[in-house]
Amino acid sequence: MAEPQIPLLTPINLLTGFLGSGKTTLLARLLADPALSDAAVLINEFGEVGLDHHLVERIDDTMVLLQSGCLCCTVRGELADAIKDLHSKRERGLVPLFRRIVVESTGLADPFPVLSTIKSDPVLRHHFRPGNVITTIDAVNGLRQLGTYVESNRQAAVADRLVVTKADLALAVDVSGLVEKLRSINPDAPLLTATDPSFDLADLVDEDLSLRAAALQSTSGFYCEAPVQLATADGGVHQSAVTSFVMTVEHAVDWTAFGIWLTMLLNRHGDRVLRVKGILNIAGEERPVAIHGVQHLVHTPVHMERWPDGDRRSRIVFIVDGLDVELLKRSFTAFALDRSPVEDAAVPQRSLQERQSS
Ligand SMILES: Nc1nc2c(ncn2[C@@H]2O[C@H](COP(=O)(O)OP(=O)(O)OP(=O)(O)O)[C@@H](O)[C@H]2O)c(=O)[nH]1
Repeated sequence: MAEPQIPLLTPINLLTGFLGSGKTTLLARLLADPALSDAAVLINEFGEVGLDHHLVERIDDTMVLLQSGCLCCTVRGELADAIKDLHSKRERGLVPLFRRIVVESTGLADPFPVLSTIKSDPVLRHHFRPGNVITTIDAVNGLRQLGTYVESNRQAAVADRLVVTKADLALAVDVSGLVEKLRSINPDAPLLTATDPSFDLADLVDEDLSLRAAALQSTSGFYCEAPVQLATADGGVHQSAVTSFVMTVEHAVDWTAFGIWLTMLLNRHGDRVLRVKGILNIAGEERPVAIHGVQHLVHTPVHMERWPDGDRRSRIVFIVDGLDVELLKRSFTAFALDRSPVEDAAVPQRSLQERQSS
């Protein structure tokens, strides 16, 4: 069999989309596809503690977590350095051979500066080329996010592939409304539905955009070769009231109490809780449980295969818009979510599934 070749110019695909819209889920699907798994992945998260690289559950040297901060503002240099480092390691055979790169941006990233970083660095230009910008849009929350957050609009506008997620959780009429809005922002990018049985992952990545860019420029004039005009200021400021924090719990968490607390929080303040996600050490459970909430929507918790490392503490990341963080922390403590010590994990209890269904 022929030796796998390194492409002359390795495509860098950007996976973007608003908070909780399904980027990591799509990335995990991509990496599970044997035809696409030869990708190096760079993940950037908005928050003090990165969890996505754990949630993808792949660990090797081609999975790079970029420092906390946002790709479009504070860690652009780090992105370029990380890609160069991967390139150099690939040349020396120090990492598995990868034939494409996928960069997962934070849900608040403005994609223009990221694209500009890739295009303007002379070393990167020599070995890499832009692949696709893939933008996920959540069918439950997307329409409202497009109406409220400029980042969400830019992510949709610059997409080469628009991927509507969570159509399975939304009413058909809401999906149609979202599609109509997306078409008004970005009329010609192929629009795919993640839950559609005919959804073809191979169609998402690697297209040579020089062809597409030329076509777009001549037709719509929108494709932005001077993204700096639209860039967010380097200070890393997005919406002024959007803030992120992490709560770490030293002891095993009582699932029922946590569930009640989270449901009440999102019922009451879902408009302002843009994202909550975490890895929980649940009393009575061996394996960690990943939880996800996006505004008023709580997703089904998922048992992870194993703890990603020796750290067994629960870590919950919140991204909120205009919510009193101290109040939120106090209410968390008031629910006494961290009272049962880790040793309780050995005490037989009803399984999480049993507790969820009761
Ligand atoms: N039912 C359903 N759930 C989905 C779909 N796509 C994603 N989810 C769920 O949505 C939640 C958030 O998904 P993620 O993939 O973590 O979203 P993300 O965009 O990576 O989130 P951030 O990186 O925090 O912005 C998880 O619970 C996923 O399982 C979908 O098409 N259908």
